[in-house]
Amino acid sequence: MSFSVYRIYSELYGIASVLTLSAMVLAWSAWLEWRDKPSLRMKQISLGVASLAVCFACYTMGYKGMIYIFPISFIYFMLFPWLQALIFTACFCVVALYAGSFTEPMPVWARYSFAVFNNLIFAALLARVVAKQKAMLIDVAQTDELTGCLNRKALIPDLQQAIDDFHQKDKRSVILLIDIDHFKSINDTYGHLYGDLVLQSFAQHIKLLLPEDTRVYRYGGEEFLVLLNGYKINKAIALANPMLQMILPGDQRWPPLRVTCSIGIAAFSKGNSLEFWLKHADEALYEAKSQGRNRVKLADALNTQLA
Ligand SMILES: Nc1nc2c(ncn2[C@@H]2O[C@H](COP(=O)(O)OP(=O)(O)OP(=O)(O)O)[C@@H](O)[C@H]2O)c(=O)[nH]1
Repeated sequence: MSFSVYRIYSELYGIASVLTLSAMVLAWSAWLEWRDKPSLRMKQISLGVASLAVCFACYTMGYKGMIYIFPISFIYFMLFPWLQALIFTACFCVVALYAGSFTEPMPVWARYSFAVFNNLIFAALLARVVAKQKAMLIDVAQTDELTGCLNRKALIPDLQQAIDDFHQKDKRSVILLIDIDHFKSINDTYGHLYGDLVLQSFAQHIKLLLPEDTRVYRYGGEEFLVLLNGYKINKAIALANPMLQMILPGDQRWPPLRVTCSIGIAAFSKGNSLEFWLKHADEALYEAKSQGRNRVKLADALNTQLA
């Protein structure tokens, strides 16, 4: 905006209005990003307008226009994943520099081109490091330290995605809510450390029985949740049954132990909500516990019909 004001002051009204327009579109796009409502279309429009404005500025003002290539390049890296941003920015830089070549003498143009591509490499490297660190932070924030399963932070968006897939693509999903039986007495008898070992082994036991890409969450203390995307109830039951029992081999420190669990199963169905989906699975688990534990229970009559 400050450059637009400066151009108005310099009586370059054409450039000033193009810059003002692009600054406004960029500001709107940044606002959406800030509010966590990023819209791909909006990003494309805003950067498209801004890039065209800069190309026009390069064409009419030479190096004075080429200066704008730098901030726009950084905005590309802010708004898009680093590889996409690199491709977009490289294309944009080539066009803008080509536009500038009409106005600027060769030595000045070459110096600016060199600076622009240096800037591009630097921005790409920086964006890549940031993207890697962000992925690492997300991983740490969404993983349960003890069992290596995902935690609740990861669960809610995944369930929401499964619900969206149900509505948009008619893709059905099922959750298994799994609770280790009498875990308190394991803790009380053998100690907390052994309890931890049981939790770790049990998480491994579940994962080994599931297809590799299945997402397993630690839902609470000794409760686990499995999200089966694109599954029907009968297949979910077949996967759940072998989970009911695990034999933990002993070693010098601990005795061998038979660990059992109870499982509540609920499929997402029409008219349901995230809260009710979880509640249905919880009710089924409660029923499994109250009927004597070490069994699989379905959430309700509707789920049984779906089997
Ligand atoms: N070792 C260990 N224990 C935990 C952890 N988180 C929760 N717990 C324990 O898990 C136990 C859960 O006990 P309850 O909710 O009474 O359940 P339960 O004994 O398994 O009984 P049922 O579920 O009814 O079969 C409590 O004693 C908690 O202290 C943990 O991370 N490590």
